[in-house]
Amino acid sequence: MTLTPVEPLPEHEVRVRAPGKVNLSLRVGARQEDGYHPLSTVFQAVSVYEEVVATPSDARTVTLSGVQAELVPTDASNLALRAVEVLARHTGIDDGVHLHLDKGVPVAGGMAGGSADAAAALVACDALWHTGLSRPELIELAAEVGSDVPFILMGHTAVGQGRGHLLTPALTRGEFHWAFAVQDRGLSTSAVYAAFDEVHGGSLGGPDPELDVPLMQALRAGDPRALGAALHNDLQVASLELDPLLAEPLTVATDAGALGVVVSGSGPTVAALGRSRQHALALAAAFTASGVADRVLTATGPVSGARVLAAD
Ligand SMILES: C[C@](O)(CO)[C@H](O)COP(=O)(O)OP(=O)(O)OC[C@H]1O[C@@H](n2ccc(N)nc2=O)[C@H](O)[C@@H]1O
Ligand SMILES: Nc1ncnc2c1ncn2[C@@H]1O[C@H](COP(=O)(O)OP(=O)(O)OP(=O)(O)O)[C@@H](O)[C@H]1O
Repeated sequence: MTLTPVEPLPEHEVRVRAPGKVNLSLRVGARQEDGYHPLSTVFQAVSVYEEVVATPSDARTVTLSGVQAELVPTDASNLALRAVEVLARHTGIDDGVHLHLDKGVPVAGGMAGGSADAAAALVACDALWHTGLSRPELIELAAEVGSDVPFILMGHTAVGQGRGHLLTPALTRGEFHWAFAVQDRGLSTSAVYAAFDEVHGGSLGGPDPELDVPLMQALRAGDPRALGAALHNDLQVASLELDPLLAEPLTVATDAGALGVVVSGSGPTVAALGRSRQHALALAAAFTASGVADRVLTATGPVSGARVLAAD
């Protein structure tokens, strides 16, 4: 009998897509001893995406494409590689992987682009390595990588407490339509929190989720007008202090009839809520025409969290 040599399995790859986010409400308490601030926030995942392709490799490496890709580090400080390290340490898996990150979410824009890469890397390597971890276990690991990473795994709309990592899904109805004014200049998240501390000193109590009852009702009712009126961001004053030009897109969107307008997370991206898809396009056109944004995006929310698109 002659034996036919078995062909090695073809190299496989896993492709994952992860969304950016906007904080519909961001309420911040006094800085704690660990340097973090207690939050009560309502996240919404929006249809602006990072795409990550993971391929087996000898080492752990990353390459990038997409808008502002040149601003992102490719060394071990890359959030996607940090996520791989956390997963490898937790599972004891020693394999290499190559990650290609195609960036669609603004870099250092307050929309959690780096967190989306990290969430996508966790999902991709979990699939590649067949770790058998459950979603809740992955979400727990995600919190070790960054405060926003658990939400990007979960997606849709959720209330975040603690550092923003303790999540409760929120009931919502329908779709909301957004226009985003994006800047080439980024803002450092920790610098914005430090500026927030300068303004408030130690004078704050804990963040009060009760203040978001009208916002949660607006989400349940699918009422964009009520949602627009309830948008809120405690970090906005600090972002404006570090980047006073942000007042311009806020004014432009208000004048163009936005239902609500808010700095996204730590900024500098400004999010404007439209009455409809058509109106969100009109708000984006107003940003462009007035020259107050380096780029504009339109998106809908809520959308799913990080998920595998294809594996072969
Ligand atoms: C502004 C938000 O995007 C709102 O969702 C987040 O709070 C920031 O989340 P993130 O970028 O994932 O933040 P991390 O990577 O965990 O932390 C970056 C820095 O932000 C500050 N930070 C973050 C979260 C938090 N609850 N309090 C903080 O003070 C800390 O200075 C920290 O060193
Ligand atoms: N994969 C990555 N993508 C983007 N930035 C990364 C990545 N890895 C590390 N970074 C670094 O993290 C910084 C913040 O990037 P990111 O795009 O996540 O900001 P952000 O959207 O403001 O974050 P957040 O909304 O979570 O506060 C960048 O300036 C960059 O140096």
